[in-house]
Amino acid sequence: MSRKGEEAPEFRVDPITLGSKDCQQNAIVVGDKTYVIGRTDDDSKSSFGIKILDKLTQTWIVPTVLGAQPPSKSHSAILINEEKILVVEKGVSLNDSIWFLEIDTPFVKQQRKIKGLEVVSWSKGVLGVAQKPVVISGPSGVGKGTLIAKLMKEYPSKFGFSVSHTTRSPRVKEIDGVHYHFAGRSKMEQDISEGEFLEFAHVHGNLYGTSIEAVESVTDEGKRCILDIDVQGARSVRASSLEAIFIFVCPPSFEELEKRLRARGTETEEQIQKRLRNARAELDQSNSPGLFDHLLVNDNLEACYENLKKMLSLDDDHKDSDGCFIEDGKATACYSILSKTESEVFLQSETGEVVKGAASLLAVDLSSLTGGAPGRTRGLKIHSINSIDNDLKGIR
Ligand SMILES: Nc1ncnc2c1ncn2[C@@H]1O[C@H](COP(=O)(O)OP(=O)(O)OP(=O)(O)O)[C@@H](O)[C@H]1O
Ligand SMILES: Nc1nc2c(ncn2[C@@H]2O[C@H](COP(=O)(O)O)[C@@H](O)[C@H]2O)c(=O)[nH]1
Repeated sequence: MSRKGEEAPEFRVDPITLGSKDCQQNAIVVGDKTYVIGRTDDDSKSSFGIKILDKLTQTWIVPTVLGAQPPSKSHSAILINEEKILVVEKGVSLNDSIWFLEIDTPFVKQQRKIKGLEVVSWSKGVLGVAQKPVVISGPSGVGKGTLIAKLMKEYPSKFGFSVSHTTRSPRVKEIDGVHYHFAGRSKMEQDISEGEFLEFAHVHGNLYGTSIEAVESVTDEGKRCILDIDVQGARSVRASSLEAIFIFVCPPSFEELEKRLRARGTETEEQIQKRLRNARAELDQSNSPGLFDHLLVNDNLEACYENLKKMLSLDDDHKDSDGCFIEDGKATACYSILSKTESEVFLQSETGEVVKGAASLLAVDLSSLTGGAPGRTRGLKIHSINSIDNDLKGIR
């Protein structure tokens, strides 16, 4: 491993220690702003305090902080890029030690716009690689639910369904928490405004949305997440940090779509008319540049299902060829940030606190990170580096 000749990255980290040693703060300079990240011990409750100094106006801003925060022990921090700051917690397991403070990711930009306030968001680094979620869209009645049900039946341990929230009334046989989370509009709107949703849309006169939890709970089970959402929702997910595969299901003809919708018998005539009107608009958008990766015609159900399976098995982006990374990070770790290159951040164990057998120097691979839903950064790979002297020579 040679890091000689790599350009020095452009960042500055000014660790400041204020007051007691329990009140450590890091100042990270990003353009005209300085982010001060630190533990505060207000009211005997320890938490992560974040303040932003706007150097142009010389004013302090206290941002709205979204997401579950790190355990608030001692930490070190470094700017990864203009979107994220890496924060490494000490004295917790490696699994719980890697965090990202999102300062200008698409999710943060979106939340800033919705709230009209300065926003930052915590995202936990998750070791290991998850397969990309699959977003399935298409007009009402085309057969999305039927195809997804077949997939879940054939591969119950491989796929998990993202259970959406909706304000529409349950149909006969629909179970709350299984088919949808049936929600009141005001509660759902409040949860959306608090940043709990990956996407939401007004569809056929009701509010529908995918909570971050709906996607992450499936991924946390080690399953590939399937989302059944409309085209507006697909567009929002495309713009989010979640990397997914996007499939649009088309009917063989408009007449056949109408026939299926009527035969299902779950909507009133007025609702059918509304869904058919919206179907035309959705079909028009199926060719939007860069939106869908695959178009799937659902004519014969069995043939369509076989094609869907082919599409999914083609995605082998996430097969790990490199087995040389730490997957099991349960032991207590005490690492601080040592240095950074374009593609890696180096962590050094703190003398005297390293657990027996643990590596003295670790490399966090920045190139393997994949966007999880907001709140998680997946694809974290951490290599241990045994030959400290040789490696330090290369990175200093
Ligand atoms: N290839 C097919 N040929 C004939 N009928 C089909 C086919 N695929 C699905 N159907 C039927 O069409 C109806 C609508 O299917 P489904 O409920 O899966 O649609 P959907 O796209 O999930 O609709 P929505 O978006 O409204 O939830 C169902 O009665 C289903 O059994
Ligand atoms: N944007 C979102 N669209 C969703 C979500 N869950 C479902 N849907 C879409 O709504 C229509 C109608 O569904 P129905 O169950 O009332 O027939 C359909 O196109 C779904 O794909 C969601 O979370 N977000």
